[in-house]
Amino acid sequence: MAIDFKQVDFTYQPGTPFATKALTDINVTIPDGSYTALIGHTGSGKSTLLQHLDALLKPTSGTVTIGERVITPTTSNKDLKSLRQHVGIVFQFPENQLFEETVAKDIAFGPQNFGVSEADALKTAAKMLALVGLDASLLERSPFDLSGGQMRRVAIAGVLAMQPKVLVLDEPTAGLDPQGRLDMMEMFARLRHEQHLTVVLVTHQMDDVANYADHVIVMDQGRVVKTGTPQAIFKDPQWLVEHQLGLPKTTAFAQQLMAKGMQFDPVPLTEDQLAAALVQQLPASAFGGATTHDE
Ligand SMILES: Nc1ncnc2c1ncn2[C@@H]1O[C@H](COP(=O)(O)OP(=O)(O)OP(=O)(O)O)[C@@H](O)[C@H]1O
Repeated sequence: MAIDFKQVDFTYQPGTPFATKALTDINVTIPDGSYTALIGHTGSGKSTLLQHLDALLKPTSGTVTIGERVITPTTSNKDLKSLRQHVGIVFQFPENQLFEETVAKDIAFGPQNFGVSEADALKTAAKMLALVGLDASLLERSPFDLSGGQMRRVAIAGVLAMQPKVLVLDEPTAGLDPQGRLDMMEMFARLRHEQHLTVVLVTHQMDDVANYADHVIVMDQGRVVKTGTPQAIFKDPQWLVEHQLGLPKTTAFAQQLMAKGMQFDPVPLTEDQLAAALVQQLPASAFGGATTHDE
């Protein structure tokens, strides 16, 4: 499902002395089926834009079209329920929102709230638990007895139980160790394909942008300052510095090699791309394949 912003402005507490303009003239599309990364330094407007993706916030002016629904400043809050079913948002530290006495009930809560019978919702819960890679034996456990990583997966299963078309992830790996982060990112990549999701990832991790996204939106001071593929976004290190953004680790390393005379075109973004580019450039002797003088 595509989401389209047209001339969107957003001001917090408008008309008061505390008014803060957080979005200015946003014209951007999140393409259907894309894995879109939303990046920008702190305070650039990412969270504000994210809350427009399921009309938690409505534009102060302009329109947001979410699938078939057009959200304007005057859209009533009443009939937004079905829209919210289609756009699942995993907020930062989603495990903090768990509250039911069992894992099964927690995951089933959303569908039941939308009128699904308890029996059907519990069946869905079991399916969703498997989808996030957890064992069925956890269904009757208290979510509060689980590890932090397991709790986060249960919370994500609760979002997936609504069978959203768009999955929005706000810094989903914050607080996880490196292996936990990798496992979580791989899980989202798998879910995207299995569930045919459009994914929107808000992140400060440029490696995740390079490894997973196919479309990037860069924000600065409430405006979208660039959109494009990761390749296009990361090809200008100077521009990124000016917008207080970094490079993926692999790209930074490739830049160092380029400073010493190596050439890459395109500049690699991922370890796989760097390895492939190096294999092409290094002499065969570097791989132990050299013929020796004794032969
Ligand atoms: N509830 C609020 N009330 C008033 N101003 C707010 C509110 N939330 C955010 N802002 C302001 O809106 C602007 C954009 O903030 P936003 O949280 O959207 O940025 P962000 O890019 O998500 O930042 P971060 O990376 O730190 O999460 C900032 O100037 C911020 O201070």
